[in-house]
Order: sequence, then C-alpha cells, then structure tokens
Amino acid sequence: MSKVYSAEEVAKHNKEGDLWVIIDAKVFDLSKFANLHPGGRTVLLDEDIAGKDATTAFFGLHRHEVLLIPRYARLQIGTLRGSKEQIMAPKPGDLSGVPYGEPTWMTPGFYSPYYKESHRKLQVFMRKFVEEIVMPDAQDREEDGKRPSSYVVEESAKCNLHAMRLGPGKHLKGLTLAGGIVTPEEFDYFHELIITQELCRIGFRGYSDGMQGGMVIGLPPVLNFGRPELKAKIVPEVLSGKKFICLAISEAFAGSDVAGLKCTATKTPDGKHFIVNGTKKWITNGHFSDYFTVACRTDKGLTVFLIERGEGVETKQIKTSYSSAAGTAFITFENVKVPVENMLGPENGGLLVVLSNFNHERWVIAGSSARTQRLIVEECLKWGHQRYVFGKSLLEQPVIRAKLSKMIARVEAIQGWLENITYQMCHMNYNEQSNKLAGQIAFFKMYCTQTAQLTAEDATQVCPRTGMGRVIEHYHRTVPFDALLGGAEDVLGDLGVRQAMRNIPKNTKL
Ligand code: HEM
Repeated sequence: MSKVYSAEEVAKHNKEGDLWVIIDAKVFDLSKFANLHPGGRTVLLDEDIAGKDATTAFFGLHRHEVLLIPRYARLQIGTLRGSKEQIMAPKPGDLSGVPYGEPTWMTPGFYSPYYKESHRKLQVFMRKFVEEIVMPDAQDREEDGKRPSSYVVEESAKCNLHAMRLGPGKHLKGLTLAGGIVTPEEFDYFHELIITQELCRIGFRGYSDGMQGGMVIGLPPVLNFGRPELKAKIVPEVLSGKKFICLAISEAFAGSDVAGLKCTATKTPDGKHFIVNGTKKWITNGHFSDYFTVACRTDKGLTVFLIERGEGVETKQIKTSYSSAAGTAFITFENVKVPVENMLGPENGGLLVVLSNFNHERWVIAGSSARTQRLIVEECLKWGHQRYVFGKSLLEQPVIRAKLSKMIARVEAIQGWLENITYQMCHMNYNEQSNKLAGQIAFFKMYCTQTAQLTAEDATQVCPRTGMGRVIEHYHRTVPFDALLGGAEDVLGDLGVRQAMRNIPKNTKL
C-alpha cells in the first residue's frame, strides 16, 4: 500500500487482466475488479483511462465516498511518485467549505445576533453525533428498509436527544443535555432548531422520520394534557428510548379535516373505560410504536387518548415512496378497552389537544425543509464544480448558474425568515405564539415546501438522479410529503390570511 510508483510504471498496466489507474495521486489495481465494476469493464479499458490518471473521469462519475468504502479502498496498491493527494474526505464534525453550504451564522467571517456559545457548542456536538452515529445507520437502513437501529436510539437517549427534540420546557428539568453543553434552563428554540437542522443533513427523509418523528408529535399531548400518573409512567420510558410513541389522527376518511374522523370511543356503563373502534392511516412510526396518541370521536365531539399496544390493536406497514425506515402504518383498533385515566385533556375537548402542537410541528417541518434545501444547493454546487461538459465545468455554463442563483436566493431567504420566527418563539409565551405566530408559521411552512419543490425540480436539471445524484434523487422523490404533513400547503396559506383578517382593526380604511 505504501509503495510509490512512477507514471511510466503505472502506464504499463493498461490491459484486461492487468489494469491499473491513478485517482488523485493514488494507484489502484483494478485487474480483478474490472469484471465486477458496476459501470462495466469496457469504460476502464478505455485508452484514456487504463494505466492513466483517471481523476477527472472518476470524479465526474462517482461520489468521493465510493473510494472510502473499505472493499474499494482495498484496491489501492500505492501512490504516485511526486504527487500528493488533493481531495480530502471531510472529517466527522467538519463544516462545509462550499459557499452557502452552511447557514451564515456558521460561516467563518459572518455574524448573527441569535446564537450564543452554547448554541455553537451544540452544533459541533450534533454534527459529530450525526456523522458518527446516525449517518452510517441511515445509509444501511435506506438499503434494507428496516427501522433505525436500537444502537442509534440508545446513543440518542444517552445525551437526552429525544428530550431536546421536544423543545424547551419542564420535561428537560434535571437532565444533562448533550453532556452538559447546555443547561435545561437555557435551552431555547434555537438549540432545538440546531438539532432539527443537523439531523436532516443525513439526506434520508424516511430515516429521519423513523428516528422518533412520531415522538416529536405524539408525546407533547401526553406532556401537556396527560394526568400526572400517566406522565410519570410514559414520559421516562419514551425519552429513554425504551418505548416508542406516535400520533394517530389521520384516517383514510379524513386528513386535514379532523372534525370528519370516524374512529369512535364509547364510554362503558360503569364510566371507567372507553371502547375504541376504528382505523388510522399514514401514521409515522406506527408500525413499531408501543403507545398511540389517538384522536377519537366521542358523544359530543373529539377526545384524545393514550392507547397502549395490546389486545385489539393491529398495525400494518404501508409502503411509501420515501422509506420503510419511517414505519408508516395503517392501524386498526377493535374493541380496545382504554381506561378513562388515559384521556389526554377533557372529554369532548380533543380538538384543542390536536391543534395545540401544530405550530411547533409546522416550525420543525419547515426548519428541516430549509436545511435540506441547503444540502441540495451544496450537492449541486459540488457537482457543478466537478462535472465537465464541452470542456468546461458545469458551473461555467450560464444556464446552470441561472438555476443555482434561484436555489441559493431561496435558501438564504428562508433561513433568515426562520431565524426571525424562532427568535419570536423564544420571547413569546404559548398564548402569544398562538395569537401572533400561527399565521407567520403557516405562511413560512407553505413557502418552505413550495420552494422545496422548485428546488427539487431545479436540482434534477443540474445533477443526475442516481449514483452521483443519489441525494437529489431521494429528495425529488420525498419532497412532496412535507407539503402535506402538519397541514396542506393551501390550507396553511388560507389559515395565515384568515388570522390576518381577524386582526385588521375595524376602523381601518384606505
Ligand atoms: C477505484 C476505482 C473505481 C471504483 C471503486 C468504482 C466503483 C464504481 C461504483 C461503486 C459504481 C456504481 C455507482 C456509484 O455508486 O457511484 C461505479 C459506476 C461507474 N463507474 Fe466506476 N469505479 C472506479 C473507477 C472508474 C473509472 C476510472 C471510470 C472511468 C470512466 C469509471 C466509470 C464508471 C461509470 C461510467 C459508472 C456508471 C455511472 C452511472 O451509472 O452513473 N469507474 N463505479
């Protein structure tokens, strides 16, 4: 491996059965691999490749990570005399050096009024955590479609990541967060935003949801509306990663229209239980959840219950076009006996419980969308820089630059808006947020998911969809989901305008 070869020596190995190439000052023996090469044997035997420096050709067709995979890295037999490796793999935790690859607050030489020392330290912690613990598992689970490994769940629990993902609040009390980088008292929405944005850098939408996406929306009703005894049992089990929870509202019959739900809960004559019957559909994490936060129709309205997996509860995995790692399920409840103590909030007062966490959920989805769009911009800039057509890099082509200009402008605009909303959230109590920010957040999420779809379209014009473009392909395939989750785009836009209508002073005239 440490052997040094001259270009002349390498050039002698230029035929079938005896085939060497140089890639970035490294010499590879592809004699046996040629027959196994996914891109075929003939391309390697080309007179410009066999025995030659194939660096430009290689990076025009492969991601750098191909060379880091052990079975391929082993093909290296030495290095080229007088040359030095130029292309370095990023180390876990590294920031991207690509312009616009990171939000400005993380870009050297830029300033921000929002982020303190603890935010910066948490960002560094999360980047390493994601790249060392989450990313390898995400890649494997994307291949086999299984749920995130228990190892990732346990490591997340060790640093109280599950608890931090629920945002600031009493549930953090007494916990050591990220090894003590931030205290529960100072933990704010910017800390949570950093966690959300670092997690979605893995670029696998379904896996991200599989990582307790159900908990982020299913546990808050328990925290905010559950009886103390129920909370004392369930919250620690879920935050320690021992048990899983999901939010089960939508049905085949009704999605955004929560008033149209058909799943029923009927009180037993002794008043001690409810009997739940009905179905739920598209429930993130439902397939592997132990607990279900379920909205049911009761005699005079809607009531939310915490239902434990057990007799009468069946879950079936739904095949989605994003990933089975999310455990998206169809659930049936058949004569499920639920104690009244498991009611979350008042009987027939479930609508408020369902609506109570929507702003937070939408803000989380929009924050992920903003960061994933940036990842796509970074992918396209890298690709445009390394891919050569008609003798020039793609970035030297004006049509490609025109696409990128729109993508970059959008991604910078949404991060700026996001940070403004987050700052308001840090300074407003729950009621103020509901009154003043519901419209802002609705518009913001609508705008994020609309721009995300434009960015997905633009990116597919810049970058191929498989191999080099696997991140773009996945993005293009999964991006429409965000436009629906937490409220469909058009419904949100309308909600924002209706909130503005309510607040126009009566005496206002042109
Ligand atoms: C160490 C050397 C090499 C290794 C380990 C390697 C490995 C791979 C792998 C794993 C793929 C599947 C697609 C992907 O994952 O990106 C691939 C595809 C391909 N490779 Fe290579 N390769 C090597 C060298 C080369 C060279 C020198 C060429 C020169 C032309 C080449 C041409 C191609 C082509 C044309 C494809 C198909 C690309 C596509 O479908 O978009 N490979 N290679």
